[in-house]
Amino acid sequence: KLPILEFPDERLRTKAAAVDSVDDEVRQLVDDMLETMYDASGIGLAATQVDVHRRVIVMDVSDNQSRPLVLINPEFTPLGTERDLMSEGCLSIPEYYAEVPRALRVHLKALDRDGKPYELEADGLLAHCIQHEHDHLEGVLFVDYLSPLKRDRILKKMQKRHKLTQPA
Ligand SMILES: O=C(O)C[C@@H](Cc1ccccc1)[C@H](O)SCc1ccccc1
Ligand SMILES: [Zn+2]
Repeated sequence: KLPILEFPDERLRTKAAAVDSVDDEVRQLVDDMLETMYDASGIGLAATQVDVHRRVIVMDVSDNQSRPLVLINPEFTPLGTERDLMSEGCLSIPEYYAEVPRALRVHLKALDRDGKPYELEADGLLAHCIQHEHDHLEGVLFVDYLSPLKRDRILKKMQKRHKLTQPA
């Protein structure tokens, strides 16, 4: 299992670099990320969140952790202009949820764990997850879409939380 960085850790703001070749080291990272995501009951995890700054995302939106998806060097384009509000959480910002507007449907292009290119069209939760995780690779967190007031409130609470977990 890999440790998950928590907001406001500055490393979460790092822009991830493209993967040159999908080799065994990348596949090991993917396996470690899937184990970490399932253990944290997440439905998505970006390499940025485990302090690895490469363009690797894993996700599984199935209801029984049976459909892992691997997105290496992902690119997506919104389909249509319809937006959809959804309450989002983040494994890097535990216990906070906020409504974030996202494109309703997206077209995704990525490489799979064997480095093979694939494409898919997604809507609903999968579309939200793709956009949420892609943001992580750009150093963007869902709190960035909130008003400064709301973001500050979360920041204050997270800083207090970290004080409790750090030695006095
Ligand atoms: O990237 C993460 O931190 C995991 C996110 C992924 C996600 C956020 C919002 C919308 C879709 C996916 C989640 O916190 S994983 C926890 C979770 C589980 C089910 C539904 C929403 C959030
Ligand atoms: Zn997240």
